Amino acid sequence: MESLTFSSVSTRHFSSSFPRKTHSPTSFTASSSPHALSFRSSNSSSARELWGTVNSQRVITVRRERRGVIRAEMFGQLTSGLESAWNKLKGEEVLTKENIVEPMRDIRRALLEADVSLPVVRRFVQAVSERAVGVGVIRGVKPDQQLVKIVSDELVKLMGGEVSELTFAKSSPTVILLAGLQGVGKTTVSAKLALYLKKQGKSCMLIAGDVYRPAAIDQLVILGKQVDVPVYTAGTDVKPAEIARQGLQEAKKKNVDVVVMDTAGRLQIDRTMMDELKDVKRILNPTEVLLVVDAMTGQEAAALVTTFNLEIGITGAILTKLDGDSRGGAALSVKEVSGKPIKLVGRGERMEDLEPFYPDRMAGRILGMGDVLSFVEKAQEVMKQEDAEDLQQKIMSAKFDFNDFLKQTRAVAQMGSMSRVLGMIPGMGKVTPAQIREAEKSLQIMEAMIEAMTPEEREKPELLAESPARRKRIAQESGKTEQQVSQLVAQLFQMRVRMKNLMGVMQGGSVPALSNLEEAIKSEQKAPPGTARRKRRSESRKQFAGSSGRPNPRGFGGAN
Ligand SMILES: Nc1nc2c(ncn2[C@@H]2O[C@H](COP(=O)(O)OP(=O)(O)OP(=O)(O)O)[C@@H](O)[C@H]2O)c(=O)[nH]1
Repeated sequence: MESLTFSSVSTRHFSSSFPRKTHSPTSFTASSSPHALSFRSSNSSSARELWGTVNSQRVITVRRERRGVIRAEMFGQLTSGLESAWNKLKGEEVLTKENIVEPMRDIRRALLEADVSLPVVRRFVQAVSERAVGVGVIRGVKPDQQLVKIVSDELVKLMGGEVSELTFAKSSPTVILLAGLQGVGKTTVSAKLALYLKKQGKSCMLIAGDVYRPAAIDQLVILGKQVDVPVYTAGTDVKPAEIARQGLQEAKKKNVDVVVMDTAGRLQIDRTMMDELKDVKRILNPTEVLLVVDAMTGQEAAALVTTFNLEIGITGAILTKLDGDSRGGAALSVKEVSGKPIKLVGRGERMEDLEPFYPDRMAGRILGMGDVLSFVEKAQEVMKQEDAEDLQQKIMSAKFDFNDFLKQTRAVAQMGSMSRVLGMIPGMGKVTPAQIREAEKSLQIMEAMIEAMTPEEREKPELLAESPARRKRIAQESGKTEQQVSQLVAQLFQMRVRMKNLMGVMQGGSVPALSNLEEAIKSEQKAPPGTARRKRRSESRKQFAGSSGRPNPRGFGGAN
């Protein structure tokens, strides 16, 4: 038996007892990563304060903490290795060539420890570094969050980007040929796959082609019964290619949609095995040839996919035992090394434990930061840099008007329900659903009033400040009270002052960085009681006085 020379393929992970009557289940090792995410909660006054800021500037952030509820589900070691990279960026304002050196070193180390192949790691680190340095500042997003997003995008790319669906033949039956080394889970996968396809409404038939391990045929028959799918068997004395021919004939007779053929595994890749597989492939002319690989073999799985592809030509891989103690190397290397996608993954011993391989979900699981990712995406979507710059100009020149107010309000609506947005903001932990409903209601009220304004009034809130008649008309048209209209106008002026104060605290830079804003908010909160608020109030009055020519100590609720 001539062995193929492929040095990195070994079988040290497989049991060598043959035939194997029973299969020892892979021990499930739950991720013990201590790293988890939670949102910091703070007192409700700071929550309200922050909501005020969000209301006016849509400045949102998410803060990760090491204790909490959302736990990285798998690849715990990789997850925590990457986490140390983000931690190195705490306190930084922007990503620079200099400050990403250390985090990139951590990322490189984490990937190598996860058994990702070196060339893949090198390419990955280079791609992330280039993007990190070139990335602009997105308002409200911190450098560590930005790096998480970049790493996530690159991980998704590395794993093939899109989910790679199974291909079906134009005319039935679609034939799926399974191959792989011994003990990787082929027989189990055959039955799992039949169940998976059955759930998609396809009729299936299994062909038992593992003639070297008699127990494999029995095993497939039992599993076939379990998932209620017929199994074609021809014993162990018939050559696999002949079994394939007979089985296919039977499937055509039965008019089944999909035929799945299980084949024998070997302890190592050998010429006989490959030749036998080639024969089977020639007879079946399969739509899919899927190599079943064990996730625990790390980058060796990727090498194996490459070898099988070169030897017999495969269409993709099925990665099994992802529920086990795998470090992630296989999931991350297969596509990049072999060019062939992982189509399905096995995540347990039950028949239901087979699912499509979603690169984005996998990246999310590795990073364990679904919330940060969705936050950054939303922030990117909503807070376009140009808008932010435009807004800043307006704030600095105190020209923030009702159009901006409306635009900002609608931007929040675009981000999804307010409860979701609030959920992403640290300090919002204590906001009750009732408060959220209240906030949503008041936004609707504001919108109604702004919609009743003329374009001129929206651009020049001073017109409303000066004219009770205009406020009365808006109240009537929007179905609100005059007091509500007055409050809205007052709020806009207060907002101008408040925003200007906050912007003043920030040092340079065309787009405000969130950390500065947060500091500014905090320092406002820390100021001795009364000072900041008094100052704000007096500035607000000054502004208002400037616009109307006379201060109104009674505010807008008063009869004027
Ligand atoms: N935890 C876990 N165990 C799995 C998974 N897939 C298969 N197994 C187990 O792995 C062992 C080997 O599975 P088999 O299906 O017999 O492997 P095989 O590739 O057909 O083995 P050979 O016929 O010897 O080549 C069994 O105990 C399965 O229950 C999985 O996704 N997760």
